[in-house]
Amino acid sequence: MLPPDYVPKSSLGIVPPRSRFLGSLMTTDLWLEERRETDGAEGLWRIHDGLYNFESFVQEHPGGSEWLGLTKGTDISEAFESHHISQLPEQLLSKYFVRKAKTKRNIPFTFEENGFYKTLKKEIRKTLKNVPKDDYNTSDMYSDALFAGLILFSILSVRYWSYTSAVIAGVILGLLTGAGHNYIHRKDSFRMLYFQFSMFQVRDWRISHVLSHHLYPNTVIDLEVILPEPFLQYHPIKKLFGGYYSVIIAPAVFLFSFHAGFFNRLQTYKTLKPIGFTGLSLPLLMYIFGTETILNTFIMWNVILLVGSFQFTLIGFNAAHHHPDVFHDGDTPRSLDEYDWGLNQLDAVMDRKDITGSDFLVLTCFGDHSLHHLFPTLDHSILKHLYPTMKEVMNKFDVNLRMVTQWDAIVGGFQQLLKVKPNPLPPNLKSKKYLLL
Ligand code: HEM
Repeated sequence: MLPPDYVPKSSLGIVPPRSRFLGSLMTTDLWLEERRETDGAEGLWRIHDGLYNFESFVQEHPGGSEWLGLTKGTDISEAFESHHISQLPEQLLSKYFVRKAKTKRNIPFTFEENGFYKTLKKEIRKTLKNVPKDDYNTSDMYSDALFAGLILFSILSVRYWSYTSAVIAGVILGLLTGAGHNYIHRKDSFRMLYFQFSMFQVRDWRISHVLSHHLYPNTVIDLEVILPEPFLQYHPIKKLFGGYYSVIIAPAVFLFSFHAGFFNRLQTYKTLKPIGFTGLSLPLLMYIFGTETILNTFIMWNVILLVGSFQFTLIGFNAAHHHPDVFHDGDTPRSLDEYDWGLNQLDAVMDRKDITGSDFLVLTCFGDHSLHHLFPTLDHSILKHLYPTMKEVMNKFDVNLRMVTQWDAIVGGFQQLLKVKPNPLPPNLKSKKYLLL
């Protein structure tokens, strides 16, 4: 929980959820509940300034029923725009239109027809027609291999009481969780369940990561910035002990984030479905095929979870978003009247040059992150084909993509934890300090 003086205010004019101060005690259910209060959707679904009733469409939605089921009563403009590349969803909208919204949107981002994002999307739509079909299988192949590796090394760890096997299984678990993230953004598939071996829940991540973080990165409503508070505070504001304690405890946060996710979930157990227990099949298999007692199996499973958590969270928190030159709410924004959503995404991200170029690292370590944010439903294995198109459109809009090394991203993440003064100037996407695309 954050004391009132330490709760960040939005330089974008976004009204935060009432319970923003709760930090790690905030839940995904509470976040959705409080979005319903700020979004002016009047119990329906809001897209820009229109209200729609998708009640009869929820079960037919080709991306699965969960997306519209979760978001009833909220503003889904950003989710709707970024989750569809074809024009079909837009053509369907008029069928469900009810009336105009009475209030202004709480979110300042725009999607003008000739703006950056819609122009880029039009071009990407054409580029996608030429993507080699075989590339679509690459992620599936890596993910399945990681899953097999996790099961194998987890069982070996209890069959031969081997910490080495447990550490290998843990590293694989961290990588598999990264790969599983590729699938939670898209329509339902069995591979999204790979994600649950971390004991995180797909449903929760679809809220905290897909519907919150991805659409509003680093703003006051980004749950991935809210949930680590007060342990890690990324906004540029007055911080408890100047933020120094965050730097010291960050490794512990990385180590325990899988466990923390599990305990946070216990607060909203009522929305937990049987599928939420997928992750428990790992200790069960370890017990059946191992030679250890229940207690020893439990201990070894926890070693695997801790290693996986450290690997996954260290990379996750230091992949792209936390660096003093990356936009965090509180910093001076590029614009308040006409802030294209796609440009906000570029302002709030940096990519890592040592990850880009490797299919495996891109899939498992949140690579090609800017493209992934802009088009989250595309498989990670095809993002590499989109760079030339993105570069062309970025040139037209006189912006670029900043690239750093993974090490610089980690150092930048720690510097951000100590940052108490907002940036007085908007992000410079063509800064010579960085390697540009
Ligand atoms: C919260 C809002 C929404 C989210 C997060 C969402 C998400 C998704 C996802 C993940 C897919 C599958 C994409 C893939 O894996 O290739 C999808 C497909 C689709 N969605 Fe949605 N959706 C939303 C709202 C809507 C609405 C309001 C409509 C129609 C009025 C709609 C119509 C479609 C259609 C037609 C497809 C099939 C693929 C296409 O033609 O683009 N969706 N959606």
